[in-house]
Amino acid sequence: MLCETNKELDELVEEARKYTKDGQVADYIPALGKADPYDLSIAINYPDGRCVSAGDVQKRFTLQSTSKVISLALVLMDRGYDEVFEHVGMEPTGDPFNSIAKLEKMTPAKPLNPMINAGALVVTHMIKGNSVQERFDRLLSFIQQLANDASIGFSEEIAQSELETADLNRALCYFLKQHNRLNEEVEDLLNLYTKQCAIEMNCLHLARIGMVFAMDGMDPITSKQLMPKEVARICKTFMVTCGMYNASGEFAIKVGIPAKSGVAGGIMGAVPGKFGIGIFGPALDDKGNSIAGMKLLEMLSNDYQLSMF
Ligand SMILES: NC(=O)CC[C@H](N)C(=O)O
Repeated sequence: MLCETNKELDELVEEARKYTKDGQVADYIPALGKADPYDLSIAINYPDGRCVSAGDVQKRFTLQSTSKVISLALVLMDRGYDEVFEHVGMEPTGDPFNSIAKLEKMTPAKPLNPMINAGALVVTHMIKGNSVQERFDRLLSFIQQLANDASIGFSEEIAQSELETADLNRALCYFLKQHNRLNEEVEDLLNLYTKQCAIEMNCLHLARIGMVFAMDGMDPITSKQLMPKEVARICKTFMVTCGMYNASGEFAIKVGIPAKSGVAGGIMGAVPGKFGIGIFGPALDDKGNSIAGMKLLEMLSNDYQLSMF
């Protein structure tokens, strides 16, 4: 995809890049620890096909939790609203993304929302298909359509690195299985989930996907409705209430756009009716959000009045 550079955006990126020194790359998934903490890039994709970008936009990164919005969209299309929300709730937790604390207090056990790991694991469990491979292929193909690039794949190295160290997610799965939320082998689900999280792209792709959410599921460039408007609406609502983990409230006040982050440093933003944003900045703050990416969005939102509130 061709993308214009823009002096104002370049300046904002250089300003925000200063904050990278206050963050750290995630290394609880060992392979993510290799990222360069000073990286910062952004792309903005408009519905008329225009794109502006700044930073090293060709750098690839894995989706990690950013994938949770997309798996939710697929599962809502696969199974419908009632079935999905029978198994996962709609409320923010105020806890870290991998916390088990509130899950234990719910009777019956039901993850509070699809953006925390417990909820995302239940959502990934619901992806339809006859095998892990078929379910993964369906998700990947959906992501390729959203990003309009059939060459998107996943990082075997990062998927494997997470699979080997995912004992907290393993614990969440066993807890959920004990409470009849999962009825497949935990290792199969983790295999699928870690591949999902390891789907790899650059911020141009992420901006394009954000644009589809911003345009209510329609890709105006290809004129394809890639998901029903209602599905896009639900996903954007979760992005506002739970998309930035336990910093979602502060983010809503300071930035005010639907967004979803991942621990590899990606942030996908969807400015309703206007454009999609893709950011990559692997140095994270203590809640697991891209520290410079958050700052960059805050500056953009202030300068261009992007808040929807
Ligand atoms: N917050 C994240 O991006 C977490 C995703 C990561 N794969 C995990 O489950 O730990």
